[in-house]
Amino acid sequence: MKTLAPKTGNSCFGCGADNPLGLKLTFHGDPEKGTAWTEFLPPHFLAGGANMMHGGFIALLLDEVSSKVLSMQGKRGVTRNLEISYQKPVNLSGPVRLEGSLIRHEGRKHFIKARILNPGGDVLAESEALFLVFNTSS
Ligand SMILES: CCCCCCCCCCCCCCCC(=O)SCCNC(=O)CCNC(=O)[C@H](O)C(C)(C)COP(=O)(O)OP(=O)(O)OC[C@H]1O[C@@H](n2cnc3c(N)ncnc32)[C@H](O)[C@@H]1OP(=O)(O)O
Repeated sequence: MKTLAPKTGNSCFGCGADNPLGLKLTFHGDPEKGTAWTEFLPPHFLAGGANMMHGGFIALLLDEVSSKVLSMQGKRGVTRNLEISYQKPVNLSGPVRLEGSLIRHEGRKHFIKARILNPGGDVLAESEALFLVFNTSS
């Protein structure tokens, strides 16, 4: 098990320590299994309407936890493709859990699935992403 905490000098909106507007998320995961996860209480500025999270921020969170699957393994890459299924509203009055896992990789192409769950375990949104990794030789 590995933990990635926000670092000084990183201004990433999701996980950096140096973005004043950022979420400063800490992630946990298993590099050997290719997994990453975190839990947090979404701030209300992620709202779209009513008490629901904006769909663009849902995409951001799925992208973020997907990228952390790679970070856990010491890999650096960027999102080439992100396909999202919005299944239920992400309510802003309670905590959410983000989970990501590696499906497979073919050289630099890494296919990663991710999801957002509520405390009851309901899947609120799911994604499948293609990341292109820059520092892998396999
Ligand atoms: C040098 C150091 C750099 C370090 C860098 C680190 C930066 C660490 C930032 C981290 C940040 C993290 C935060 C969260 C993750 C973001 O949010 S990253 C930000 C959002 N993403 C971006 O801005 C990426 C923008 N896109 C690009 O720069 C370029 O498209 C890429 C990703 C570098 C790829 O360009 P390319 O090398 O020309 O590759 P391309 O031909 O487009 O496609 C690659 C392959 O995918 C395949 N493909 C495309 N779509 C699909 C699909 N839907 N299904 C299957 N295959 C597909 C293609 O067929 C192709 O296959 P091959 O021909 O290689 O076999």
